[in-house]
Amino acid sequence: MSSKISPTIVSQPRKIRVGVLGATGTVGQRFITLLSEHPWFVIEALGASERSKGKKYKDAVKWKQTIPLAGLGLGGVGVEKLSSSDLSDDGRIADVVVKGCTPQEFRNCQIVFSGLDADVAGDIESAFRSAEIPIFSNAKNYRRDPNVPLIVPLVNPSHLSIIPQQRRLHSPTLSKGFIVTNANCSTTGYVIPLAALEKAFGPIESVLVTTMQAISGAGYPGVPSLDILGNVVPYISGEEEKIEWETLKILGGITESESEVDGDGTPLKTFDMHQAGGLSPLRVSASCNRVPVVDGHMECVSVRFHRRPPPSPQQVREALAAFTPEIQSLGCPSAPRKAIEVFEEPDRPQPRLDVKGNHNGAGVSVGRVRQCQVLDVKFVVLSDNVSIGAATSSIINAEYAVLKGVVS
Ligand SMILES: NC(=O)C1=CN([C@@H]2O[C@H](COP(=O)(O)OP(=O)(O)OC[C@H]3O[C@@H](n4cnc5c(N)ncnc54)[C@H](OP(=O)(O)O)[C@@H]3O)[C@@H](O)[C@H]2O)C=CC1
Ligand SMILES: N[C@@H](CC(=O)OP(=O)(O)O)C(=O)O
Repeated sequence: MSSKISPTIVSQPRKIRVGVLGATGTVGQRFITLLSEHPWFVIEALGASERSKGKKYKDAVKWKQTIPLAGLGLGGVGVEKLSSSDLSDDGRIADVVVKGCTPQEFRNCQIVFSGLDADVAGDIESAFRSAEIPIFSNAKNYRRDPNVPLIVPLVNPSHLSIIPQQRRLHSPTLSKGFIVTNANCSTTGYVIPLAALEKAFGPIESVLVTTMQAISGAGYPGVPSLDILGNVVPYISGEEEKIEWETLKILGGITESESEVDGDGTPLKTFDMHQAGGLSPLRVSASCNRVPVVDGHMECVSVRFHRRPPPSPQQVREALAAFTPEIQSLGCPSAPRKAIEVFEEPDRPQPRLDVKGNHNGAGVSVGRVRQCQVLDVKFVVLSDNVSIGAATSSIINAEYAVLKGVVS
């Protein structure tokens, strides 16, 4: 049986206090720009390393966003203040004093987003979960944990249903804390059209993907200019392996059973994540390259379907353009208006022209859909690695969790 999470829909979300860990980094800065105009979420606390702790945000950060930092507020622009003493939402992010990354310093947050370096994310995020603070993380540390959902919001938000089991296994007394992760940025970009194709045409048998990844994917200051200017680096450590296994978890499902009982003998629902493809698993081969582009991961994708005969390129184009994920119908405020923008021009999408085109990087762009002489069809997909590939995904995941009553 495939599982669904609680049918609870919160119709009128109130102001929700949020924090950002790793707020000074590449992903952290994108969180700040998105949250500063968020209708429900209000920034309550920012955290980073000892280097930044105690400084005003404007003094700790090397601001690299195109929007000036000075004008950014704390968010919560769509709901009324709860009371006059509520949250300093007339404040400016620039003046917020950066904290250390301890649960104590974020105790007033109902949700915490993490853009932490993976070297430190593991212990910090676990401590927040134990302290009953829900974490929506970009780091890779917990993606493989079978009880931690790995969510691309346009594809598998229903995997949130594993959260009660995650809490139970982490600590029998845990009632609010949990960890949700998003995927690697390259996985995120190409798994969205794959999900659209599976929805329209059934299971995919095999995929070849070759990435051209932007420098911003490596954080700040990232790849040395002498390595990347006028060059292509045909290796990104760990990236190909991540794309190959993350795809299977994201496109896989969750099986629900009642095989255990609690102390009172009441049956407990248990969940088991299974990989895409079941007995004949989806086969994925990835080749990853770093290219001299600032923002936007481009990926060339070839697909073979189980279904014979396979769909035509025109049917594929139509299915991609028609793809409507649940986050859109549910009304997540940061959901893109169009999940997949399909280009007809033979030379689009391009990172410089199109990376922000689809709803400020919240959706992806696909072009060059055509027949593949080896597999069935091939196309190119462009995604904003720092938006839908990172911060935007976390924020939509949190919006979905709020609307489903998973976060209160
Ligand atoms: N960039 C991208 O496109 C994507 C990144 N990710 C993942 O998101 C995470 C953040 O990436 P990115 O923003 O690029 O990285 P950056 O290197 O740009 O930023 C890292 C952040 O972590 C903080 N930090 C470092 N060490 C510590 C510490 N000991 N304690 C507390 N905070 C610390 C830094 O604070 P300070 O400034 O004080 O040093 C900074 O805020 C990583 O796990 C990355 O793998 C995921 C998908 C895409
Ligand atoms: N490795 C990706 C970004 C990243 O940080 O990925 P992950 O979160 O899977 O470690 C890139 O360089 O473009």
